[in-house]
Amino acid sequence: MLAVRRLTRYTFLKRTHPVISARRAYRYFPLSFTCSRRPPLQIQLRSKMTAHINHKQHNGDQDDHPFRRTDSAVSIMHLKREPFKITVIGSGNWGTTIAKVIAENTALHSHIFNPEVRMWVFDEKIGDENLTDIINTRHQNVKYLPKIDLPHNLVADPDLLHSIKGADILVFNIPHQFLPNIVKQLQGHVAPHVRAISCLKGFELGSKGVQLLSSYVTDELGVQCGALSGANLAPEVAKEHWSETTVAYQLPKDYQGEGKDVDHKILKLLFHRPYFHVNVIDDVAGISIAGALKNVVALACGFVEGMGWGNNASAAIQRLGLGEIIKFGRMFFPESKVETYYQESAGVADLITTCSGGRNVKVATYMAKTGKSALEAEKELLNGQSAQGIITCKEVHEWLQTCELTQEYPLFEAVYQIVYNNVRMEDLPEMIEELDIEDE
Ligand SMILES: NC(=O)C1=CN([C@@H]2O[C@H](COP(=O)(O)OP(=O)(O)OC[C@H]3O[C@@H](n4cnc5c(N)ncnc54)[C@H](O)[C@@H]3O)[C@@H](O)[C@H]2O)C=CC1
Ligand SMILES: O=C(CO)COP(=O)(O)O
Repeated sequence: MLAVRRLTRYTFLKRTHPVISARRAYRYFPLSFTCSRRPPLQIQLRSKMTAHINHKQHNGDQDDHPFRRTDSAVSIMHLKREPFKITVIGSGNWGTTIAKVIAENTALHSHIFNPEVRMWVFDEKIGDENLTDIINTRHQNVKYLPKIDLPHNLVADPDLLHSIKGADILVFNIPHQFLPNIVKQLQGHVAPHVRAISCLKGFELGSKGVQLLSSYVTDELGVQCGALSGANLAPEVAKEHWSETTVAYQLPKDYQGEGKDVDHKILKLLFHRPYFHVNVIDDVAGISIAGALKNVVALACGFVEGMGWGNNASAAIQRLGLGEIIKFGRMFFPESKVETYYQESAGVADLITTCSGGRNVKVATYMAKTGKSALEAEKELLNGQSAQGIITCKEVHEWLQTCELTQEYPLFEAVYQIVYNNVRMEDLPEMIEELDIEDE
């Protein structure tokens, strides 16, 4: 019976989306949408589309996506508590973009979320104005996300503790080197019922060894924390160019139940947009490892680009990099799933997009062309933004050195040696060569 329902859905979607796959068709609509007591699927879809077109004509809506996956989930969602209040901690390139995504959704689903979204800003002067004031009056983050209009229900707040007051969901989104200091300031101010999502890419290296940033947040603040990671160059998402992402979250032991607590449905409603398709899974470790380590691989691709070695060399680096990412996950985070790396946006798709056009690749290309250091290149190119691979390759090196395993990860190690020890980029192919000839 289930198979028949899926087939019907697929057949219908095939007419409107000629290139859709059966797997995609199934993912487009949750099963609850086709409950047998409801009218037949095609009638539901037609009336939904008519309602949508009427809504568009009435409201002059510019959005021309006929299918809103979230709408079907919203219609069956009854909250048994006050709407969730959201704070985004961070207002950089990705921080502001994700805050925009969230504020669009909280405005749309005001019976689930408090429409006002707070965004903590590490304040700074732009000319003689505070960035916070500019965001709140002109509704643009002129430094970190210029020329993008932000929703008016997104409120910038320079006071960290004030910004999280009353928040039920904290979305962390800052360069990961600043996380320990932020978490320290938050300690003692976050109630245990609060839930969190980390959009950061990197690791925390401390007394517990190499740690996921979500686990670090949980350990330091005592709140359940998931992650969001995907093939998501912020400027493209901010312009509402279609992309996908992965959210991973595990229900905590004190989960309060559906309609009362954060779960996969709530997270989908919070992050999913017609231009930003969300898949929610459990594998927090898998998506976090992939997100952190692809930045190291992207530096190597930048060296290749800067040296003018071409696409074949870049593909070789990405192949080797993916292998080391998976090996790192299996070795140090055995709870992560190998399929996450190739099935999810957070896996190989993020590797490809970052190695094509991310900030890490730009910084490394510039290093190769100018001979400047990574930090000089970051400063000159990024206007205050961060290329996280520079710090991550050091964290990875230090951890592997502690474990006496640097030789098992030749690409990660080569990147570290080039960035920190002035090893020549020309030596990269030799450093990563897989020798299978044994010396006599
Ligand atoms: N930008 C992108 O395309 C994407 C970024 N990410 C990840 O998201 C995280 C955040 O990245 P972005 O928002 O792009 O940041 P960013 O690279 O734009 O960094 C600038 C931000 O850092 C803040 N900052 C500077 N000094 C600070 C301090 N001492 N304490 C706290 N904040 C300080 C600035 O005020 C600004 O908000 C990173 O881990 C990144 O890897 C993930 C996906 C896409
Ligand atoms: O994580 C990213 C894309 O998903 C952004 O990568 P960069 O930081 O290299 O721009």
